[in-house]
Amino acid sequence: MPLIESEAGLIERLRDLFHTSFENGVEVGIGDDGAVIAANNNKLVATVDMAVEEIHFKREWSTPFQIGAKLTTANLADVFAMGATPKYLLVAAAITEVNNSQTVTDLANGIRSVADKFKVSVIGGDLSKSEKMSLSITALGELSGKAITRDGAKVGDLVYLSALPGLSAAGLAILTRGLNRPKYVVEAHLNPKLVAPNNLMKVANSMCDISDGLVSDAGNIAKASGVNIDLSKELLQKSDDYKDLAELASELGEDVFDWILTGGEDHFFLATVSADKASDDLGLLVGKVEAGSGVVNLDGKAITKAGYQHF
Ligand SMILES: Nc1ncnc2c1ncn2[C@@H]1O[C@H](COP(=O)(O)OP(=O)(O)O)[C@@H](O)[C@H]1O
Ligand SMILES: Cc1ncc(C[n+]2csc(CCOP(=O)(O)OP(=O)(O)O)c2C)c(N)n1
Ligand SMILES: [Mg+2]
Repeated sequence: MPLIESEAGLIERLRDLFHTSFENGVEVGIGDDGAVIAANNNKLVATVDMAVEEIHFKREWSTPFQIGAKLTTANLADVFAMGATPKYLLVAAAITEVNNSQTVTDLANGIRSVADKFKVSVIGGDLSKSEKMSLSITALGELSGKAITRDGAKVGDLVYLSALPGLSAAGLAILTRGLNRPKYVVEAHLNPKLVAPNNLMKVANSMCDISDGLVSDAGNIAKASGVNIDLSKELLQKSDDYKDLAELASELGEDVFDWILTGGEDHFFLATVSADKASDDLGLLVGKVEAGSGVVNLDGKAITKAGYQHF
């Protein structure tokens, strides 16, 4: 593989790397001015996410493979959070010229490592040279039923999480200290695993993925639905992951509830579900929906901590 390749060469490479055997209704894929996909009667969900060097990742911590995989995870999580099935991706990448063919190859393989699991096809994108790396992925997904929006939470609903958040924030705290263990939290930060919320999607009245932190994302549902969400410390502590995370936080002199409540990027799912649909198969029961005006409480008291904010 050449160290530096022309734009046309890179696109040819991407065409090969993203060539997939999935049927998926792609009539024109990579290589023309636009992609053509066969429409059917389903509604489409569209979402875009970007990852910018130094803001979302550091090159010394993450390989291009991991950067591609993580953004794909974030992006597909948004499609699942709407109750849809992801189908197509458009990938825009800005990279430096250094080793550009290797970088593009690794990014593409990282994207495919997640996309392939969900039978999602990359149908196009864009390339640019840049001083710092940035990546933007647009996902299109199909809705077979009704979209699960943030405004559907009802007073009396139970609040479920697909898993305990905070692992990614713990990993970031470890990396920031120049450490690389425990491995499971570093992995959670650099290479989060996406699990489709199949059971929650069937019953949720409202749902979102946790990208900016539990309080912030629960707050989005609470505000959109015109309710309060009351989280329970005791229920959050019941999760299998809690004990190890709490030990790690105390070793580092951090508050484990800072990680759980405000750490972002786990891409787990938060959903509210009618009480008559309660089931252990839905994940962790962590709270309930109460009458109110958009506040997130912990054991009845307002949480003052905020989640991740770009500005
Ligand atoms: N630059 C933008 N232009 C238009 N819409 C935007 C822009 N940035 C964010 N949005 C919209 O604002 C809403 C919330 O965005 P965001 O907080 O990034 O959601 P998420 O955490 O799901 O990625 C979404 O509907 C998103 O499409
Ligand atoms: C170098 C570095 N510093 C800080 C973070 C933490 N961080 C960056 S963005 C973010 C929140 C999620 O990103 P955003 O672009 O807001 O995702 P979205 O809500 O749009 O899905 C977090 C927790 C990181 N991942 N890497
Ligand atoms: Mg966003």
